[in-house]
Amino acid sequence: MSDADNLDFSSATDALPPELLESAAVLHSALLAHDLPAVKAALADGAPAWYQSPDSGWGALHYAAEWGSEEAVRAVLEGGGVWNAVDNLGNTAGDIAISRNEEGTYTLIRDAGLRSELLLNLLASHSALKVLDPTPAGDLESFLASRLVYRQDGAGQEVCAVVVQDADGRDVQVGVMMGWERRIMEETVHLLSEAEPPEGVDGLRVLNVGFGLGIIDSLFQALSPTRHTIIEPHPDVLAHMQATGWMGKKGVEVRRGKWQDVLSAQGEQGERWDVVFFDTFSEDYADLMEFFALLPHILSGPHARFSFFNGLGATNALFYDVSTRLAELHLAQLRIETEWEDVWVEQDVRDAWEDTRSYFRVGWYRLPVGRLRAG
Ligand SMILES: C[S@@+](CC[C@H](N)C(=O)[O-])C[C@H]1O[C@@H](n2cnc3c(N)ncnc32)[C@H](O)[C@@H]1O
Repeated sequence: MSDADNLDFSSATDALPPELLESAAVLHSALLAHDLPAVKAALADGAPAWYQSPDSGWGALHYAAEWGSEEAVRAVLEGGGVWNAVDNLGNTAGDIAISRNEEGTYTLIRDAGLRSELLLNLLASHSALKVLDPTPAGDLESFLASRLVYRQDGAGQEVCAVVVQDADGRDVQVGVMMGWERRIMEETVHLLSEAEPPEGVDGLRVLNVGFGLGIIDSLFQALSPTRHTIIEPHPDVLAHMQATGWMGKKGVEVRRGKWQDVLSAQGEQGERWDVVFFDTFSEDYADLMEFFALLPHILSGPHARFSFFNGLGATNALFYDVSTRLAELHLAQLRIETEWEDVWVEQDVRDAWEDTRSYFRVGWYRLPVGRLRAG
């Protein structure tokens, strides 16, 4: 038995201000009485959703799970309920939901856990989704200051690459964009092409963030958009766009700069697009989340469609799963529903790398298509 096993928290509980204990009791009673308005009122009054009764160890989330009300569980979680608090018998609110066979309340609690765990990981920089890489492959400023190479590899694959140093100090090329992704881009455009502008607006308005090889932009052009905006900051990519005729293309508007700068310059009543695609380089999950937060302000409405290159964590099936699920949860918080389509890329990635570092090692690509929930 460790010292921690001998700790007695009752004195600490006794030391809590009596008003706090009283409001916790009001909250617990409202949950026991299955009185949702009273639960919400207690939480709004500042009742401590985290508080656990010393005799049972039950907190508000245990009571909400025992009740089996999804609304109550949601309210308690939003009010600060602790998803992983254990009672005096070692049970969490999630265990209670499972024992009652309540999938809805269980999922709410599990998802709160997933969000909080992964956020903690991100903040603590221990996450598999956090890029801790000071080279141009993991640091935007260093990427923007690096020279890029446009070339064809031995198998005739188009490559746009940046040179980075590996752990042994040797130069290695990392693909910024590679031809093997063409099938993914084709399927993405196919699914995004179901987007429609709002009533009264003629023609499709497309926003693509990150030009790379211009594969997706060429495919977007085939949809004959009335406005086709491309955001791109890298001088070598911009020079390549100039050389390949993109700067003067009718209806195409190239915004030079990082999306962080270009899009933050537009105010509340800013521009909207019917199709938005996001595929940058050297950015991590925190950047992606920051971009997600802009979506409600730049998508034109429920008939607009959004996708992003879903490649974070794709060197490992578990990380890829977690990253995909996490993105879905974060988008749902922004009232964006995501549908996923699997694109099999095993064959495409097997022979793709030659002398470049591989960045996609799972055999399937989970293609997201997001839409704003109506209302
Ligand atoms: C993977 S490539 C895009 C490939 C493109 N989807 C295609 O079909 O060819 C990534 C591009 O994003 C650009 N990029 C990187 N960081 C960016 C940022 N913060 N804002 C806008 N573009 C960025 C890079 O310079 C690069 O051109």
